[in-house]
Amino acid sequence: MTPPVVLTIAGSDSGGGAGIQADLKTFAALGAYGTSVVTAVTAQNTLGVTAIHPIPVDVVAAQLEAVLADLPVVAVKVGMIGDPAVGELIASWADRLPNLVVDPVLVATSGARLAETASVAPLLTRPCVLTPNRLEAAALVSNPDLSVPEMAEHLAGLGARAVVVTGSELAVDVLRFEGVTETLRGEPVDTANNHGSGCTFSSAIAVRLALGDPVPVAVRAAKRYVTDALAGGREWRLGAGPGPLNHFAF
Ligand SMILES: Nc1ncnc2c1ncn2[C@@H]1O[C@H](COP(=O)(O)OP(=O)(O)OP(=O)(O)O)[C@@H](O)[C@H]1O
Ligand SMILES: Cc1ncc(COP(=O)(O)O)c(N)n1
Repeated sequence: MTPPVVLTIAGSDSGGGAGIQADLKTFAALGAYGTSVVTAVTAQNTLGVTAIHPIPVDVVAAQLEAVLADLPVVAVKVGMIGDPAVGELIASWADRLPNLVVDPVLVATSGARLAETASVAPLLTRPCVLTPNRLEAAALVSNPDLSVPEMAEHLAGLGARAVVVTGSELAVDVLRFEGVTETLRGEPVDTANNHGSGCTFSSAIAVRLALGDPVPVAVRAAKRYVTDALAGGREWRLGAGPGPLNHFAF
């Protein structure tokens, strides 16, 4: 059977743990055909990021046009956006990007700054599933004093289809959907190998939406998938820093 086509618009992680590489592995593991628009090339490994090269906005636009002109994309995940002009570009295409999931990547787990809030801002008012972690949510609402449920509610009020703030505590996320706030408690995995967990989570949501799940079902399925991938990579020794997940563990 022909698989559903899912698109990632994100940065490349040369170490293979996060970004485009994590997204494509997630798509493949969950049964989707992956396509990709590269927004930035990062020189990165498990220890950190040593260089970032944003792709010029016209080259990002050309990739997007090439994919959408030919392939029947049914869901789109957006990750690192290295340039505010690319954020504007994606926002201007948002009406043609079905089942849009936006992971507003700002800072890598290693601490490196990957993008500015200004790059993500144009997408916050679009009908997407927004998946910031707690720190990204605080940066986007510019009010660190709000509780996680308050941040989720605030962000949802800007126009998102749903908001999932991840990591309110270990393995605990907060979902805001159709005016209701829910706490999603996962199974905590004791692991140092968590590089790319956010990318994997948002990509898994996109695949599940592509397969026809309603948002809350897609989010729960993605959470289970990330838990399995974290658990499956617990014993891996890949790199001297926080290692990647095992996307094919289940
Ligand atoms: N050790 C863990 N055990 C179980 N679940 C986890 C663990 N760490 C993260 N998760 C889950 O993984 C998913 C991704 O969230 P996380 O907060 O790790 O993203 P992030 O990497 O900080 O996000 P981003 O890529 O946007 O920077 C969430 O569902 C979170 O609860
Ligand atoms: C290209 C790219 N995109 C996203 C992330 C975030 O992933 P993480 O928060 O796990 O470091 C990253 N490190 N690199």
